Amino acid sequence: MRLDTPLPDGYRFRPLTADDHHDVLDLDAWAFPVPVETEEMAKMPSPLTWERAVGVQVDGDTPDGSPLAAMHASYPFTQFPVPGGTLPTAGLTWVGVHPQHRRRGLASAMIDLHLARCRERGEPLSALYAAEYAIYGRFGYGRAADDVRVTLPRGAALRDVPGASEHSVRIEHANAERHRDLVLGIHRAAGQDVGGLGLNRPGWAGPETAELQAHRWYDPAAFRQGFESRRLVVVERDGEPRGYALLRRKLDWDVTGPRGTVNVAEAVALDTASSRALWGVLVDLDLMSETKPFLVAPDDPLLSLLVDRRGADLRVSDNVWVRVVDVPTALAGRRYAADLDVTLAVTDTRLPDNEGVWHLRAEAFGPASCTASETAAEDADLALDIRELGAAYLGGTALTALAAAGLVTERTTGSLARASTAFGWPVAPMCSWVF
Ligand SMILES: CC(=O)SCCNC(=O)CCNC(=O)[C@H](O)C(C)(C)COP(=O)(O)OP(=O)(O)OC[C@H]1O[C@@H](n2cnc3c(N)ncnc32)[C@H](O)[C@@H]1OP(=O)(O)O
Repeated sequence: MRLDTPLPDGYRFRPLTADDHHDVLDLDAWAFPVPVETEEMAKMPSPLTWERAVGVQVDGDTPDGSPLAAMHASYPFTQFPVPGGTLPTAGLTWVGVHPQHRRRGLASAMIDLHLARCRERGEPLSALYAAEYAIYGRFGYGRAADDVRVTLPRGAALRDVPGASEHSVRIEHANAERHRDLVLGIHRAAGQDVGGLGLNRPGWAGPETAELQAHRWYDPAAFRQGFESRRLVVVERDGEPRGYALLRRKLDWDVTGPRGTVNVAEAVALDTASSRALWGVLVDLDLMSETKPFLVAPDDPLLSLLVDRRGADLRVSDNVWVRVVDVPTALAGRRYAADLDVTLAVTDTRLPDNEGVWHLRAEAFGPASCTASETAAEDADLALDIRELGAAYLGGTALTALAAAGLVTERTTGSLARASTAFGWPVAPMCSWVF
């Protein structure tokens, strides 16, 4: 493992292993305060892929004996969905710096190491969820997807959909042995062929590793914040599961009666009828007054099924961020929504191999190629930084919108509109779970 990226004096990188579990949790709790003791946290199976976890060790003694100043890790998404395909992608995660050691450049050094290791491993992309919006742009990550957060009142009216009433419903305790394959199967199928269009949903990563799976199904009371254990709703048609939701309820009593809340961690359905059947159950659970799905795709059928969308208190939030680590491999590795022949002048202060002019050619929904171009940077059709390339990469952020904000420059008239159309994708990108 290469650990040769420079760090400020007094710190050094070191590999982390499962033996560091306790120290890692202690550091993580410094970075992300939680009301749960480390001993309790340690019972939870770690989601980390240890050979991709790196610590920053403090030289010498530390006041409370905590040896780690910082850490980061990544998940190996071997099949991260990009428009029209998949690419190996490093899901950057668990980036944390002890408050005692913050703002000394430790995170910057960790990200430089992470990007160098992505290139070494042949991962042309890195993706992440940002804890705070302002952190990752400087490292070349762009906001590549949005999701919406809604609060659905009890009994929210939903438009009728033919076939919805032909579904039967199962409501059960969520159980890894019984339900893991069902959940994985529907999740995968829903991302690969969205609404029968024959197109995938970019960003729709699956929990690919055994560690992520084990972590996902662990459900200790200490982490439930007063909610019940995890439950599963399955809608079936002709005996076949067509959608599921993972949820928890919490019952509070007001002077005027029950005021329960349903938190839906994930709701996935294979078509509009099964989606209607599923949401019909989720908005009408007894004693509950509101239903809160966590992450909803901006084009999820739910938003068009709602008769009164304003009543759902809709908010937009950033979902996954993408960092293009290897420009030619990443650009040739996705499909485009229109024919394209364009030169892009790309700047990248952290990964100089990405800098230069790239010639991108693609057939609509067909193969693409990307090669280094002899064109001078000032003569390229479009100029943009690697951060904007990451923002546009999954098809969820229009190049025209970035140009309107002064972040993309058009040098050849018409190239912006053409490239913006081609970089778009008919299905909104989104990831359904936070990694
Ligand atoms: C993918 C994920 O894992 S997301 C999780 C990120 N982690 C957290 O939010 C946990 C709490 N926060 C932390 O652990 C740390 O403050 C971190 C990781 C966000 C930053 O670590 P640091 O070592 O302090 O960052 P570092 O010193 O390298 O700062 C680099 C630059 O980013 C800026 N920066 C760092 N954190 C933030 C922030 N939260 N908001 C805005 N700017 C920030 C710094 O000001 C600095 O700017 P400069 O280059 O203009 O001087």
